Amino acid sequence: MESFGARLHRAVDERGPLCVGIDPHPALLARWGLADDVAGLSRFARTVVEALGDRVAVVKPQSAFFERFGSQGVAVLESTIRQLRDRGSLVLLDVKRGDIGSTVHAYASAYLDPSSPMYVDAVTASPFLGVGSLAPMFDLAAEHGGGVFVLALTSNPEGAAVQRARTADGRTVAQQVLDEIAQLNMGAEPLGSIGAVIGATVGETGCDLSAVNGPLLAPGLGAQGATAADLRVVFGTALPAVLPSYSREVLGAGPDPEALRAAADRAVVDCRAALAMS
Ligand SMILES: O=c1ccn([C@@H]2O[C@H](COP(=O)(O)O)[C@@H](O)[C@H]2O)c(=O)[nH]1
Repeated sequence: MESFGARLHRAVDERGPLCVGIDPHPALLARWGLADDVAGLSRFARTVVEALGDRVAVVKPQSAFFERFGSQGVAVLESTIRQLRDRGSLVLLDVKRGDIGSTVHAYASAYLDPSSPMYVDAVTASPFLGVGSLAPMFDLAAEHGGGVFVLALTSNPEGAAVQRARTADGRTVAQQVLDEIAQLNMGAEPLGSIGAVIGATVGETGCDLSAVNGPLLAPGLGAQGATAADLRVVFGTALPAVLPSYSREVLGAGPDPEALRAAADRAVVDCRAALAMS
């Protein structure tokens, strides 16, 4: 089984360094002329899949925007995941799960077991209960070629109070998370399968990213104010591992599929230029 890190490395080589989120905000549904209901959600997601599923390396459905419609919304999410997989983009489900280990085991089964209806290539996870509590996700990901992106320094301004706080040994919480990820990825080639989430908005991280050896997902571009040029300040010499992520900035170009493709292509050009600066 090829690892997620290897599959992601190839996808980025072939399609460019870009993750596009599917975040069907009510305001975006309205802007696209769609109703804020399950039919509107379904049309929105299908349009993004058809425009970008065979074009961008990674597509990241934001589970919350599907869950808000209950079981019917989750059914749309399941179908969106299947359609994306058929079109060849890697699917990163942004669901930020985390709990005690025995419950994380169930989350792992839900998203990283190929027999699950919600099976995806990778998920986002929260380390607030300790990175070690996510071990069932790491194990199942390793078994089936999946990936896990662990929150480290999030793009929202509130995150810093927790994530930049110092632990007993003087490291920041974020650095401790990154060090634990580095342990999990040690020796992996060309890239480990356990990623970190570091917002493009955070400025200088104060962290040593050199040993992570996994993908660094960078949300916060576009709607949250960061630009591709900011990636250099945030990631420094770790730029080659960065996977820039845009949602509203690209989605706002819809519903015309050509306009969505053009927006994604522009983002790839900007990000390639920014990442080449390393
Ligand atoms: O630190 C984080 C972690 C996750 N996100 C998610 O990414 C998208 C961002 O959407 P934009 O429209 O590009 O702002 C969204 O789904 C967030 O939940 C993040 O922003 N920051």
